[in-house]
Amino acid sequence: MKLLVKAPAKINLSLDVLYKRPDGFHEVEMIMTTIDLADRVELTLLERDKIHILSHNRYVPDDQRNLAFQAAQLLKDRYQVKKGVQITIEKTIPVAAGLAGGSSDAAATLRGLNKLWDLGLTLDELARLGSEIGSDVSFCVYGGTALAKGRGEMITDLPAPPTCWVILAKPFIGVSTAEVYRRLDLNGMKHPSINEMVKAIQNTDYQSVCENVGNVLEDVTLMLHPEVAQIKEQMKRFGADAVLMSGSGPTVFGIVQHDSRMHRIYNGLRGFCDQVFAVRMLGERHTLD
Ligand SMILES: C[C@@](CO)(OP(=O)(O)O)[C@H](O)COP(=O)(O)OP(=O)(O)OC[C@H]1O[C@@H](n2ccc(N)nc2=O)[C@H](O)[C@@H]1O
Ligand SMILES: Nc1ncnc2c1ncn2[C@@H]1O[C@H](COP(=O)(O)OP(=O)(O)O)[C@@H](O)[C@H]1O
Repeated sequence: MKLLVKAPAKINLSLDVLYKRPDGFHEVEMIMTTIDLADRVELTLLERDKIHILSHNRYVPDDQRNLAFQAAQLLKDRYQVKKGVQITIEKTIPVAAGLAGGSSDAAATLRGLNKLWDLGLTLDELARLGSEIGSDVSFCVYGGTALAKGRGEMITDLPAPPTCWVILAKPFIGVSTAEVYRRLDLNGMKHPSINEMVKAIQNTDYQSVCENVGNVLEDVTLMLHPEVAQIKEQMKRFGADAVLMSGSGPTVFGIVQHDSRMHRIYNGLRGFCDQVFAVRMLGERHTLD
């Protein structure tokens, strides 16, 4: 038996850090949305009690370091599953890019194995399990658009943002999320207004969404990798209505509504950047069908 599960990337339309917690993690408030740029996760039932990872991307680990492996292991341990699975990951989402590719592969594995191993868990139960794997996995279990609090695992659903194009540009560098949080200076940072972004989305107010994008991690990554600032400049110059780095970076995204402007930015950035994509935001949450 085989199952194909789509694992979409996320972007952070807004990312604020409130304080560092005693457990070492940072208390965050983020507006996240899934986009139509996805890995394909194929799950094949094995009668042998074994988890096997297959990926042709050299940056993706094929052992217990893979977040999809960890998702399968967690379900096996928690629900005493004696069957196994082969997990084949066809990567499209750039790795270590601030787009939660690994987290989304783990979330897709949770959703898929719930079905393949006939576990009967709800999305809420899968999201709770996901938080044990990584801070972004809970959001990726649900997908859609959400406000995320805590260390990222406390999720409140939001409506879909106004229809627009998202152009993504990923320079040829990888960023360590842990390092970016470690270097963050909590004093004197400019906080984006999460409430204004929530209102903008609820009112389907495109202009206000563009005015309220913000990410407190941006300054850290821009300091480590000045080329990210250059990409931001290019995107603005080619006419994006809003430009922001996603998560801990280094991927930069620009937002536009008109097709012609999307083509201008996409073509303009292609000569300049390692990987460029133009995609839509995905309005809908995942369902357990
Ligand atoms: C920055 C964000 C924004 O969505 O995404 P990415 O850029 O990684 O995609 C997330 O907060 C990343 O989430 P995720 O990548 O799942 O992080 P985890 O694996 O849980 O943690 C990696 C490391 O980041 C730091 N960390 C993460 C989350 C958080 N709220 N506070 C932290 O300080 C910790 O040092 C932790 O050891
Ligand atoms: N399924 C996976 N896909 C990609 N990377 C993975 C996966 N599982 C584990 N990793 C590891 O997680 C790290 C961060 O990957 P990723 O989720 O793509 O980035 P980000 O946290 O920036 O969104 C990678 O460097 C990689 O070693």
